[in-house]
Amino acid sequence: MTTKELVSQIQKKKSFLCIGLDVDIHKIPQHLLKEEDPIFAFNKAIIDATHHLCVAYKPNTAFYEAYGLKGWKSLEKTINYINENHPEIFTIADAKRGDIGNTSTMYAKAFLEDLNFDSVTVAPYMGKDSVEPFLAFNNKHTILLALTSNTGAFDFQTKQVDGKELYKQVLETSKTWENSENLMYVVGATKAEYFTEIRKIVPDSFLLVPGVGAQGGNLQDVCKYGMNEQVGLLINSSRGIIYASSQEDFAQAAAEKAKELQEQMAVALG
Ligand SMILES: O=c1ccn([C@@H]2O[C@H](COP(=O)(O)O)[C@@H](O)[C@H]2O)c(=O)[nH]1
Repeated sequence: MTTKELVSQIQKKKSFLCIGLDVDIHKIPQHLLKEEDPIFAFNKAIIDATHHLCVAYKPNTAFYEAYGLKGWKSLEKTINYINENHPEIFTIADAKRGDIGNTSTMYAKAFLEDLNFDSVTVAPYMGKDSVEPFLAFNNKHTILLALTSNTGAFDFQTKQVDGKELYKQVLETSKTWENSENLMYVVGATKAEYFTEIRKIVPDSFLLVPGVGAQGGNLQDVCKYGMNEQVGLLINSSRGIIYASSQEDFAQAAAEKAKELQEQMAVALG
């Protein structure tokens, strides 16, 4: 998907909501456990109830890999269901990959070609040759971890390297890589006070912003300091939406939570 198509979907739906499909079998409603594929059944119900309120879905692959082959099949069914029924929706494989070049090429093929996600999250730590294989895919996006939402972000990401915080080095250096127009960045909603500085370095890039909801990030602050002319934000909430109810009404309850966020986004869009 092109950035232009993503922006047009945001304007049409008055939403820049990304729903995280982080499915824990112990948290889904009991009645789904009798289904042949409970994880896919859960996702399908959530997608059917929320697709008009969000512009992106982000399965975190850990929640599928944890169940082995069965989990990978649930992930494949989920991405195929979205691509077949809602091709306008931006899809993110939150896999946080990155390795030496030839291995990164294989990761990129797995998520961007075989599973056909629009984007994949990548760790910047191994540098240029570990990220460029992902960037080589046309109309696909590499979402680089810049400043993450967890407290451990302060262990390295905000430390000074050559007189500048490491996350700033990541943003600046990555802009020099081949096909850097295919980059987006992860910035945690819990770090709203950093958005002004981040926008000075990457004024036009899309930022994937996890941490609203269960992690306590503030949507209004992120919009105030992080929004650019093209909106430039995809705000993710996973547990706060998909586990709104553990009863038979779970999909309806998820839609209500998603609607609350979408309505706040519509106000921010003006
Ligand atoms: O900095 C980061 C990067 C990724 N995540 C992921 O986003 C979701 C957040 O889930 P919630 O339930 O809304 O807290 C999850 O998949 C994380 O692994 C992040 O939180 N922070």
